[in-house]
Amino acid sequence: MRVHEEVSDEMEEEEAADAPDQLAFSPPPAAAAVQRLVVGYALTKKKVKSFLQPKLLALARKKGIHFVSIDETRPLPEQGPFDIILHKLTNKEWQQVLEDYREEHPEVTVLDPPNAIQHLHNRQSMLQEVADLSLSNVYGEVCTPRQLVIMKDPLSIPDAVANAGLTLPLVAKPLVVDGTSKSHELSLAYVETSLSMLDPPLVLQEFVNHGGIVFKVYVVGETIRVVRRFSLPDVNIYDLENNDGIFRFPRVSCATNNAEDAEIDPCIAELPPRPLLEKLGRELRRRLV
Ligand SMILES: Nc1ncnc2c1ncn2[C@@H]1O[C@H](COP(=O)(O)OP(=O)(O)OP(=O)(O)O)[C@@H](O)[C@H]1O
Ligand SMILES: O=P(O)(O)O[C@H]1[C@H](O)[C@@H](O)[C@H](OP(=O)(O)O)[C@@H](OP(=O)(O)O)[C@H]1O
Repeated sequence: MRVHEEVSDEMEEEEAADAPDQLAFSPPPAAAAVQRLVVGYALTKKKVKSFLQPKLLALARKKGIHFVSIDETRPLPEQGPFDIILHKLTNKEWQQVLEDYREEHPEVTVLDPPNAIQHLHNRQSMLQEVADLSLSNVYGEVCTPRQLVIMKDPLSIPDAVANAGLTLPLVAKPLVVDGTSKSHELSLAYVETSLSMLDPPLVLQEFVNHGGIVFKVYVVGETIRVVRRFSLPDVNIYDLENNDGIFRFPRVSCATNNAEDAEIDPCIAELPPRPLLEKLGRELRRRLV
């Protein structure tokens, strides 16, 4: 297993060609010249734009990988044959189509099987999944923030927070994760009176100071890649005494917030320990395949 310590968001094509193990679908070198791999994709327009960029398509073509758009309105078996199906659509009809297709075509790799990733479409079950990994105290302290789910009434939030004993400030995130911009929007609430301005269904999490830096860990098959991004800055006494209302943050740690080359305090900038990343990769694979 290789852990990439760095960290550009767009791999240079030449660099990528020199590192074939970074492409999860690369056929072995000996077969690359003859083997043709067909990847059917069912993605939103937004995702096609962000993911299927000319650079990736050109690199894939060189390696004999062909991306074919799947038309959701037509029967899937008519559109193959595929070697791999790549999808990120969350509607129930599509998920059923895909599960039926998997049963009929076990030889086709579906990334990701809808049943295996169901719990990732909801931030409550997503966090539970991480808590269940039981990584705490294995490689230093690994914790998940305390959180509370609010389904409906915003006016009930202050009492619910008090009853659960959550400490402000709180981060509010939409409960449902469906790929829309709204589902990535984060809010920060410093005072109890602002809580009823939030918009359920949502999860409320205690804000955890983390030095304004986050590590994103991408796992594809045997490959683990870590990137360092800027994040929400630590909350200090001044913020606590002076901030009220709701602060909204779209796409906090997105690709444009790359922190690779930033000068950062070494104890914050340090990568998570390699054994932890490997355990994380192994566990995620085991649970999501
Ligand atoms: N409880 C928390 N305390 C402090 N900061 C947090 C907390 N939860 C999230 N953040 C910050 O907000 C950012 C986005 O949060 P989160 O990863 O939950 O949203 P997301 O929309 O799922 O992100 P992505 O765009 O990676 O899918 C994180 O990178 C982290 O920096
Ligand atoms: O670019 P990184 O930092 O890897 O963050 C990604 C998120 O992890 C994905 O969840 C986003 O995809 P969805 O919006 O389909 O959830 C994805 O959205 P995008 O495909 O619109 O860029 C990114 O926000």
